[in-house]
Amino acid sequence: MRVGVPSEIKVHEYRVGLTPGAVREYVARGHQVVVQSGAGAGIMATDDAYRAAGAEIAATAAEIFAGCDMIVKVKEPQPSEWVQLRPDQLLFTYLHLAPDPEQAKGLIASGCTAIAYETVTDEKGTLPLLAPMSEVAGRLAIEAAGEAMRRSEGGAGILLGGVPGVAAGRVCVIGGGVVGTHAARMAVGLGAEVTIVDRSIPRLRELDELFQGRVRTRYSTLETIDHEISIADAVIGAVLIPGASAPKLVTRAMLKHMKPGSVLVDVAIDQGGCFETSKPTTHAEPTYVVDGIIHYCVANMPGAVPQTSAAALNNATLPYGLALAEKGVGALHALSDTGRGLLAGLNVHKGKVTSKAVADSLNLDFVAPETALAA
Ligand SMILES: NC(=O)C1=CN([C@@H]2O[C@H](COP(=O)(O)OP(=O)(O)OC[C@H]3O[C@@H](n4cnc5c(N)ncnc54)[C@H](O)[C@@H]3O)[C@@H](O)[C@H]2O)C=CC1
Ligand SMILES: CC(=O)C(=O)O
Ligand SMILES: [Mg+2]
Repeated sequence: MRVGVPSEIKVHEYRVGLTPGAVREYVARGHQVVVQSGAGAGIMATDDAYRAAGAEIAATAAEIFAGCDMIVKVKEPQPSEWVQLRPDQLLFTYLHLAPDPEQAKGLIASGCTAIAYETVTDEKGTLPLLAPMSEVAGRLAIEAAGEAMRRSEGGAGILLGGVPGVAAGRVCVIGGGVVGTHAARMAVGLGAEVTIVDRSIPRLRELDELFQGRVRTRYSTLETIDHEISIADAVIGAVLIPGASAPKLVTRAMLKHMKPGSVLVDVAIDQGGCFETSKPTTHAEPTYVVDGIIHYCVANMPGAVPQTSAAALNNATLPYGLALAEKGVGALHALSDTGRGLLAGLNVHKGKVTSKAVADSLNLDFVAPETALAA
């Protein structure tokens, strides 16, 4: 298969769909890989490094979209990209379609087969292609909170870890999955007081075991969230209902109960955000203030540390990408090693929405992936 890797064009997105190491694996299996000139600059990988791995270099994204059977990216296609997608072309990337009706329309109109990293599922039911970026974003969330809490940044001027004789900052993490766990680890490491709120009691039990008394755990109710955010200096939004729009767990009215200058970091913003007052921001201007509360809502947080993120992402995507390159849509066969997981990742195929959560969120017709593929 001819596999194309255009440069990422989202604001301050420095990751790349395939690292030179991943290209080498594709080429070793007989595939051709075409990389846009400069696509690796964000991870310090030169065109020559890609050539050494066996890639061809194309001057423009247009050549890649026109000439490749599969496009491998990181972020959801931007409008200038989705108009270049074609029927029978595979798109393998993050999509986050639930809060993005325009992109959904674009993908439906293109006729392409779009597989979303964030809904690919493994045999345990977890999300192997979201997890590595959730690990990164969870860890970054505490760095972002710490920075926004500085007085010079408009925050309340509290050091997360405190010092001997002075109370540490309080961090409330809503959603104790991958993002939440990694945020909690960082916050605990800095010496903050940490509470994790989740609606899964089994998950709260696991977190209690994992942190050995270093975090408080609370069951997620309106009352709990209202109380915990009122005593927190930083709140991390880290909930997920796979594929669907995030539930709004903190309303604007609830902000009045928070301490002035405290910080909300809405990591779930890529699924629409879990705070009513969240709107997507970029690394260029990551924060804004509503009712005295600082909001950080960057939708591509891992893009800020692309060497770490692109390596972690490629480790996870490689077996799935190789299966797609070898078998095309045939790789979505439920009985193959990667097939069932990829089937869960199929969001749009030949103009049909094949993810139930996406279809429900956007009020579009849902067609089961097996049915869409058989048509
Ligand atoms: N902004 C960014 O750059 C990035 C955003 N993300 C996003 O972060 C979010 C979280 O991802 P993961 O941690 O991987 O998901 P996950 O599935 O590992 O964890 C989600 C957790 O939320 C909990 N939850 C669901 N509804 C809840 C509720 N009402 N109250 C409390 N807890 C609730 C679940 O029980 C689960 O433990 C996703 O939207 C993901 O796309 C991930 C990576 C980067
Ligand atoms: C998961 C995601 O949205 C990101 O890594 O940017
Ligand atoms: Mg995102």
